[in-house]
Amino acid sequence: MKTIDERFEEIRIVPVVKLEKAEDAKDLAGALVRGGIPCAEVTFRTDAAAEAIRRMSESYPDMLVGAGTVLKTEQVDAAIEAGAKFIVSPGLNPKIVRYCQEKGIPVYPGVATASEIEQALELGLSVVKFFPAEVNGGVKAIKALSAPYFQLRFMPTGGISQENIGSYLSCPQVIACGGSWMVKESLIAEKKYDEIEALCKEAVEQIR
Ligand SMILES: O=C(O)C(=O)C[C@H](O)[C@H](O)COP(=O)(O)O
Repeated sequence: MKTIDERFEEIRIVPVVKLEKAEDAKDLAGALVRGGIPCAEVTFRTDAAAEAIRRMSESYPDMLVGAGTVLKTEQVDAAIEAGAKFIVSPGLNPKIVRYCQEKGIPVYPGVATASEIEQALELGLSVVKFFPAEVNGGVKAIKALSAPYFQLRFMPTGGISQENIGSYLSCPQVIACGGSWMVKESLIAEKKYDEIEALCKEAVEQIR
């Protein structure tokens, strides 16, 4: 079986989703799958997150569904219970990282500095999120940080778009990019699933 890292390397784009209503989860997952991006990071920024993870995973068992904006251990528990396959957080909280490691679920905490990277290495991580990517120097920063920390790989997120994703993915240190441009809240609220599917297809075409 493939590891979660290997699945990210294959899919290369991680839609970062904020869902107000768990009822929208199945249709959204369908649009992502049809659009060629069978993956979602469902953020714990709404109360619907765990139920949305459950519905996506049940409707599309082959989809790679995980939890984002995970700030508390209770959210790790809720995410695992709902079927999440990975955990993402905006920053590096050693307590959350260790808890995920104990539970055996892959975790991708956000880092933006050399010191945070050293903490991540200390915790035994080999892939981290780089967040917020664009305002922290984007591709240039990843290249600079990769010089001393050549063993580490990144999942940049924050400010990534159809326009700049190509340059991020051309870095050998980048396994996948996270982004919300194809799953904007307004598109979900207006149930524009065809448009979401089309945006996914455009993104897939762009990185091919
Ligand atoms: O809080 C987290 O765990 C996150 O995952 C934050 C998100 O990655 C970004 O908010 C997405 O950034 P945009 O693509 O620029 O909208």
